[in-house]
Amino acid sequence: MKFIDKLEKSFEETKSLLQIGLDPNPNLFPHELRHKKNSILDFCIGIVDATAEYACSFKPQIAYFSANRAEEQLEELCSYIKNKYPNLPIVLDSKRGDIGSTAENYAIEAFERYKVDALTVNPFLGFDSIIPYMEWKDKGIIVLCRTSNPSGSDLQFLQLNNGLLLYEYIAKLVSKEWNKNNQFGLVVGATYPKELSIVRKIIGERMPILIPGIGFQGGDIKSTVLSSINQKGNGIIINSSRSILYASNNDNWKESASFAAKSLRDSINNIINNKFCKII
Ligand SMILES: O=c1ccn([C@@H]2O[C@H](COP(=O)(O)O)[C@@H](O)[C@H]2O)c(=O)[nH]1
Repeated sequence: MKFIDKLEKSFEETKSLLQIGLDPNPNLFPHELRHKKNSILDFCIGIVDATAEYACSFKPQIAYFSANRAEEQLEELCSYIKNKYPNLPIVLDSKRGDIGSTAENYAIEAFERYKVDALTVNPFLGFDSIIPYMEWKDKGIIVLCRTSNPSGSDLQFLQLNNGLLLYEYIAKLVSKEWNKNNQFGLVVGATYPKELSIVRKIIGERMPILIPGIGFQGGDIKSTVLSSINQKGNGIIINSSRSILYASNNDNWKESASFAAKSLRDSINNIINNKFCKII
């Protein structure tokens, strides 16, 4: 099944637009897991099981695993999610971007080693750096467009000769030229609701937008949802990582993560229900 179909099925079945970000930082782990072998895997599995019922997707961020020499734990985690929650797409946040021959290996890493449904990529090297991911026709490719960090504006707000800002041009290029096989999505930060609505207008109804920046980065949930949602009341994947993962580091860490995920999922759905006067 293609990534876009799996994602839309997940929106329908889970009634959730919330993606749980898996950014395991051992320094913030609950005491029971500190200094234990495979604690990254145990922590992530604890979070996955505690939050899966409120999620439409999971997003492991690869740097947290490789920095801790825990790539094998990431492999096991992806396989665990795939087996236990086969309908929830996994997006590997790897932000890859390199020449084609290297990109081929990044694609093998994501789609053969970790067997994820989609990955994030950086468009800076242009189309030939993206082609190797497109060979995997069922997989999703989510392109950085307007990132959530303040310095994203340094480059993404540069005005081009055609009058567009760089992030607008990326949205246009990806949606109108690269997306022939419906494989693409875009990353736009919750910290920029005005840009979210501009991007939604450029890309049309179906292309998904992955939205980080809710929680620790201070993005506002209401303006995020209202500026980016499509006419069906979905089309967005709202990511939150630290606010859910580290809701508590006491004995109740799983219950706290579960509560934080449920609260965020409910807040998102309430905004959608008020807009459309229905349950999504
Ligand atoms: O523009 C971007 C692109 C990716 N991210 C990633 O999302 C999560 C956000 O974590 P929080 O703890 O919810 O702030 C993290 O993995 C980032 O690498 C982003 O924040 N902004």
